[in-house]
Amino acid sequence: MTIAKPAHKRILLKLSGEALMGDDQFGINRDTIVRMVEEVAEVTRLGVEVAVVIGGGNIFRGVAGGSTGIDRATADYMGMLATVMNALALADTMNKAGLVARVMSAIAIEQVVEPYVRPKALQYLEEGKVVVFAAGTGNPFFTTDTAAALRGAEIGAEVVLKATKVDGVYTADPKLDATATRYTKLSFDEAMSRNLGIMDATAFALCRDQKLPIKVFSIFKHGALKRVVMGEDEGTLVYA
Ligand SMILES: Nc1ncnc2c1ncn2[C@@H]1O[C@H](COP(=O)(O)OP(=O)(O)O)[C@@H](O)[C@H]1O
Ligand SMILES: O=c1ccn([C@@H]2O[C@H](COP(=O)(O)OP(=O)(O)O)[C@@H](O)[C@H]2O)c(=O)[nH]1
Repeated sequence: MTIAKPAHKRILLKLSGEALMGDDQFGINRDTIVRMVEEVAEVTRLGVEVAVVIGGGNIFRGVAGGSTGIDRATADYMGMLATVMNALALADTMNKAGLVARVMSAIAIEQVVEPYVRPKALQYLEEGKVVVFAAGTGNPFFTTDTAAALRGAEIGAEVVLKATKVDGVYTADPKLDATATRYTKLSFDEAMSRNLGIMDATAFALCRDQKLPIKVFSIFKHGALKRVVMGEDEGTLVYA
C-alpha cells in the first residue's frame, strides 16, 4: 500500500480576522481559534511547511465605520496593529497545542514580536516551525490578502490558501443566488473576465504575475485544509 503524500511542501495560509470571531460580534472566540489551530496542526504533522498571514478585521479595519474621522493611513496602522494582536493569540494557541510558532511583524515593535526578516522566516520554516506573519505588508492602503500574496511569493510557497466563509469560488455570490455552482478550478484570466472577486485587485495581480496559484476554501469545514493540502477536490483552484 502506498501512503498518499501531500500535494504541497510549503504553503501560505491566509486566515481572515473575521474567521477568528466564530459566532461572536468581534474579537477572538476561544473555541474557534483552538479548532483552527487543530486544522493547521494536522497539516504540519504531514510534514508540510506552514506560514500564516492573519487579518485583523475582527478587531479593526482601516475602512470600517469605527475609523470614521480618522485619517486613512492612521486607521490602517491601527488595522495592522490589530493583526499583531491576532498573530499573538494564534501563535500562543499553536504553542499550547504542541506546535512551535513564531510571529514576525512587518512593522517594528521589537519588545512584542520579532521583525520580519526573510532568511529567518525561511530558516524557521525549514525547521518545521509555523511562521505567523503579522502587520500585513507594513504599509497603509494595502490588505492582508496582499500581504499573503507578497509573503507567499517571497518564501516560495507553492500555493496561497485563502480561507474564507464559503467553500470556494462560485459562478455567482452563493449568498444571493441559490443556483450558483462551485468551480473546481479556473484560470486567473477566467476569474478576471467573469469579474469574480477572489482577492482584492492588488493581491490578485501579484499572484497572477508571479504565477502563484490561489486555493479558496472554507476554514469552517472540518478537515478541508488537510484535503486541500492532500490535493483532493476541495475548494477552488485559481491557476496561471
Ligand atoms: N463568486 C463568488 N464565489 C464565492 N463567494 C462569493 C462570490 N461572490 C461573492 N462572494 C461572497 O464572498 C464572501 C466570502 O469572502 P469572505 O470570507 O468574506 O472573504 P474575506 O476573508 O476576504 O473577508 C462570501 O460572503 C460570499 O457570499
Ligand atoms: O498591508 C496591510 C494590511 C492590513 N492593513 C490594515 O489592517 C486592516 C486589517 O486587515 P484586513 O482587512 O486585510 O483583515 P481581514 O479582512 O483579513 O480580517 C485593514 O483594514 C487595513 O486597515 C494595512 O493597512 N496594510
